[in-house]
Amino acid sequence: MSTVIRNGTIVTADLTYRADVLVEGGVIAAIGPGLGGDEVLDASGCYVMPGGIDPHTHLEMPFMGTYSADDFESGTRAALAGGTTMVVDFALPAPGQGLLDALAMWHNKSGRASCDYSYHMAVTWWGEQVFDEMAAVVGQGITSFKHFMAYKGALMVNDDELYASFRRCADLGALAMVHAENGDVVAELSARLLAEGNRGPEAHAYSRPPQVEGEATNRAIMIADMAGVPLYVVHTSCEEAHEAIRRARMQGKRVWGEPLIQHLTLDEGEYFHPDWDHAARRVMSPPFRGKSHQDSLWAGLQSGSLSVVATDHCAFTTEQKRFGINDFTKIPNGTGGLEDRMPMLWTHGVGTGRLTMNEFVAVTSTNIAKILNCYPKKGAVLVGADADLVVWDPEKTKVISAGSQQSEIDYNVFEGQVVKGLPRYTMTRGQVAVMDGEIRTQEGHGRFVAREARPAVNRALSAWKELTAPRPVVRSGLPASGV
Ligand SMILES: NC(=O)NCCC(=O)O
Ligand SMILES: [Zn+2]
Ligand SMILES: [Zn+2]
Repeated sequence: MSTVIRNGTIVTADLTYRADVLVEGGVIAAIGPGLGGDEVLDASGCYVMPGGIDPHTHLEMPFMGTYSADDFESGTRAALAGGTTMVVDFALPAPGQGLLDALAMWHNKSGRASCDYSYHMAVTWWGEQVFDEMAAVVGQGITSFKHFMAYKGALMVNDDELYASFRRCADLGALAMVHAENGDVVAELSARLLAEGNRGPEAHAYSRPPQVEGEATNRAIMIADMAGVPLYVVHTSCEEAHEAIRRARMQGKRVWGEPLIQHLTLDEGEYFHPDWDHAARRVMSPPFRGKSHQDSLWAGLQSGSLSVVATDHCAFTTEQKRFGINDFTKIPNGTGGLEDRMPMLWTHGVGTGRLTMNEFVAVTSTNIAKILNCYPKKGAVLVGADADLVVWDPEKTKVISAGSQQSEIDYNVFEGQVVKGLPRYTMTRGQVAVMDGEIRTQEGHGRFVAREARPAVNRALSAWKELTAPRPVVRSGLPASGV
């Protein structure tokens, strides 16, 4: 059975043109004028774009004594409803647990996914087993390793572990990733705030000022540079971190920054809300920031110093948030956004003139497909690419509301926001999962996307490291060791 998307305008990261798209066997079979197929989807007045890729989700994640509330079923349903056709989740070994063991657990959970998915592997502790199993993980198509520089006493790794793991990533041709906050300072500030009687959700923001993120981002960049590995900085939320990334990129370092849709559109004022639940529901790390930081993030997307917009979807119910009613450090960290990322970014980005449509496609899909080495299978409207497509209606509007969302949680941090620009159809490998507002997702349709190690950036960095490696000076009359 074939499907043709007719009368639309194709928008990719670099082109805008009118053409029909023929889909057969889950892939794009033809692009051109006047195409026919068994089923016709009318895209009049719409843009046909690569489906979104959210490279940062935590579905059914064990964290802070509980599990995030959206699993691979509800999470990918929410993704598809909002035009996202691939998610990349984090396989998270408990400290001391093997990577392969954690991977098996994640494969078990993701069997329920309605759209395609991949994983990053988290390095939450260091030892011979982790070193060895990193190679096996890469062999199974997971070529990105995430390190938490925060969450002291739980997921955090220290600088010696960071450097060792980054070196291993470099040797394996993998991507190093960091959650960049100085976990030691956050722990000190948190203890002091509690001692001084600052126990509410606003203290979460006080405990994680922009400096802790700026410092850690710069440190990770320098360690990655010494290790010779490309670096991806997740949830870049402030100018201090952006500045470190911007400077590194201008110096030729291979570093990418990922702002979240939450940080782009919501600010720290949320934590001062008189309703405890309202404020706690927005507790995440890093916290929401002030307007000047938001301006910096938008400027980064416009200028190319920031590359990808994600969600860090890690949704907890109000009941779960109340674990921290008397102690902000016990509020599970995380917010939702999978369903809202694309409409919110379109509304606040393309709708305001901050982003072009092509830049929108770049930062929601194509850039990350390239960074994660799954382009053009994903992130492209090209013959042979997976038919992961969104037919985007720029005139369609809605008011975001928890009452009508796909996520399992009982609130939405964007509640009441009016968005203009929504999917008319979302297609996942040829299956129409959203049909003009009707959700037709198929649990289990999603497939794991394996990725190859050693993309071009890693090869280039390795070549440079080899060329500039320290070599002993050979002195006449002395052995080569120089002694
Ligand atoms: N971001 C957050 O607060 N929760 C999810 C885990 C993480 O990414 O740090
Ligand atoms: Zn994080
Ligand atoms: Zn995260």
